[in-house]
Amino acid sequence: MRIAVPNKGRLHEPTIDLLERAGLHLDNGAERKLYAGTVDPDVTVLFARAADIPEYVRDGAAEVGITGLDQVRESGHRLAELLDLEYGKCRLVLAAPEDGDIESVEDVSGKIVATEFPHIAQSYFERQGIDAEVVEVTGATELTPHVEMADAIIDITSTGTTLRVNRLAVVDEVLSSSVRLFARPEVVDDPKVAQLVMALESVRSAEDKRYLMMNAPREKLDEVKEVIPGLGGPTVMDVAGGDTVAVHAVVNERDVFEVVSDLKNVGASGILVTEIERLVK
Ligand SMILES: Nc1ncnc2c1ncn2[C@@H]1O[C@H](COP(=O)(O)OP(=O)(O)OP(=O)(O)O)[C@@H](O)[C@H]1O
Ligand SMILES: O=P(O)(O)OC[C@H]1O[C@H](OP(=O)(O)OP(=O)(O)O)[C@H](O)[C@@H]1O
Repeated sequence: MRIAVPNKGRLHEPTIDLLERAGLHLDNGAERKLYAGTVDPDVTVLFARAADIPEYVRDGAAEVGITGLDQVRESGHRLAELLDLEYGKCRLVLAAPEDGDIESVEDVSGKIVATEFPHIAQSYFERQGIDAEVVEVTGATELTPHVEMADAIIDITSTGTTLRVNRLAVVDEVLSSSVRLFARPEVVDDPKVAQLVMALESVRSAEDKRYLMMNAPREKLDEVKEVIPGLGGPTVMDVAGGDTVAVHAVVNERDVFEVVSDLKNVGASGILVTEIERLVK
């Protein structure tokens, strides 16, 4: 199986990191290469531009690809989405000068819209029944309304800083995007693809969880169990020859702060909190 991943840009590192955490260690790192082997002799990683990955997968150069939903939509290729990996989150928005007269999509009728995503823009305007002229640019889209190249833009926003410094306001959201695992429809039932989905999912599942270990007096066990909103209840083990038990549980990261002090209050001691690498449900 070949996995196409971004070769540079903001998606490169988090994607390599995710594969590594899933146990798919790359041979000799990911630096400056077109492809790399992994610990699994049947899995190769191909490095490609984020925008080219849908094409690689569609053409069969790779069975699966990891890239932004915006890129897949822009490619127009019908790929199967297997997992939302929930990073590279951004919105594709219609934006126009703050002090201009474009306040709704309807106001763009008969106007020029610059974008790096001409296919998405075109189908958005078709859906809305708006007759706008879409002009493709390859970067610095936010500049175009200021040099009278365009009246509005469709571009990526995340924190909103770029739009703000260019005095542009969001008129409408066109697409909400994040990084996803995509596959050619014909390979979705391939066991190797299923193995990859499970491995990546297990990393995602573990990210917001923590493993808790503690000792507790046996007579306090019910109170301890009440405090822990664990996944299917805690594991309880006898500590040799005493009235103490060892309790292990998986809890949501956001609950740890409160749970630890509640456990202490009901008599638990030696409480350890650790990260979990992978959680296969
Ligand atoms: N500001 C942002 N915040 C979050 N995600 C973003 C942001 N900008 C882009 N992305 C996501 O990252 C993807 C790749 O963008 P990035 O800017 O890293 O690559 P690129 O510059 O398009 O790559 P290349 O130079 O190869 O063309 C986008 O398609 C989008 O899904
Ligand atoms: O809302 P913000 O957090 O400001 O992010 C939005 C900006 O991020 C991306 O550009 P990037 O920084 O990747 O530059 P590039 O498109 O020139 O590569 C995108 O094209 C926007 O310009």
